[in-house]
Amino acid sequence: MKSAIEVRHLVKNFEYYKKEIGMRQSLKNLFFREKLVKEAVNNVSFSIAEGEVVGFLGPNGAGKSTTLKMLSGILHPTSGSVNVFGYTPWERKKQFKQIFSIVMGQKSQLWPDLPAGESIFLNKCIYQVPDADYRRTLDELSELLDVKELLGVQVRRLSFGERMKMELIASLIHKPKLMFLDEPTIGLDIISQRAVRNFLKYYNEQYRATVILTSHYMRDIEDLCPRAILINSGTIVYDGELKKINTHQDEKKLIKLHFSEYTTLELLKEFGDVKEFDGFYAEIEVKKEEVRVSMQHFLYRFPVVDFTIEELTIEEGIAKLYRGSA
Ligand SMILES: Nc1ncnc2c1ncn2[C@@H]1O[C@H](COP(=O)(O)OP(=O)(O)OP(=O)(O)O)[C@@H](O)[C@H]1O
Repeated sequence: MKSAIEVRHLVKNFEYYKKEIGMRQSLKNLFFREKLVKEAVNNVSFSIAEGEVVGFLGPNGAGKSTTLKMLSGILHPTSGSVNVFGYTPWERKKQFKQIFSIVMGQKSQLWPDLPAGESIFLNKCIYQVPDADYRRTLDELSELLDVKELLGVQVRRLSFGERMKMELIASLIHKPKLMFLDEPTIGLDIISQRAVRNFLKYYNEQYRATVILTSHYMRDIEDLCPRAILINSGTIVYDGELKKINTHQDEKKLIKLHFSEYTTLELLKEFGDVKEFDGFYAEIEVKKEEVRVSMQHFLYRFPVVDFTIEELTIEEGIAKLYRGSA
């Protein structure tokens, strides 16, 4: 498969000055300022093939935005190399800008006082999209997202979901082959979230677009991304199939128990890692090979009225990786 993105030993350090709070300290800062260095991205390497949809995940402050900013040429790295479809992003060549787009759920690129159609037309001009292509793409995308009738409405009058759909059209009017999506469904209701996800799936399949998606919504990731790259404290802690995230860790299962009488936590603790407990209900993580024996103990020693034994969720697997690498 043709490679779209090659990242090798990427490092980004931010230098900043420590600022003390208070009048005295502020005066002191005028004469002496302590320089600090934040290692936001630390020796990150990965490759992404053309047409792949990859979830780029990590807790707050992990280094996701900093990495995406280097991949899109907004930031210059401290060291390391990035190759995106043959370009070095921070050289900011005109042709490079034509091949990608960024969609940020938290930031709008549309003019609030103008109809969305005007901002989309502005992008057509910036990217020099030929008239016929522009009309075809605008028709296709606005019909798919069901917002054709709203192109003439002032952006500030649109609902959050409608605005997000317009953001997508504006970002895709030049048919980029690479998309950086940063929390594209944040704040949307479940119907709009689903519409955005279905649309992104369509765009990826129809145009073989390469997509890097960051989202704190697991549903986005599970629906769209066969592969996940997890970053924590600037370092990659997992790169592989999303579904296999749990098989790389301790093989564990989750036992859910309902009791007919109030039960104490202390008694349960000796059988495994108690994840949730309220006296009448408990969730306990148990090693796979110990599930049979543990279940026998639970049934024999506790007033169990119902139980289920489940695989750990992908979300739990991800949380474990974060905790393990913190
Ligand atoms: N300009 C800057 N100067 C100093 N530190 C910075 C700067 N930009 C980012 N950082 C720090 O680098 C680290 C990584 O930040 P980054 O924004 O990449 O995280 P993130 O994974 O995108 O987090 P979130 O999910 O909260 O958006 C953080 O600790 C952040 O405070």
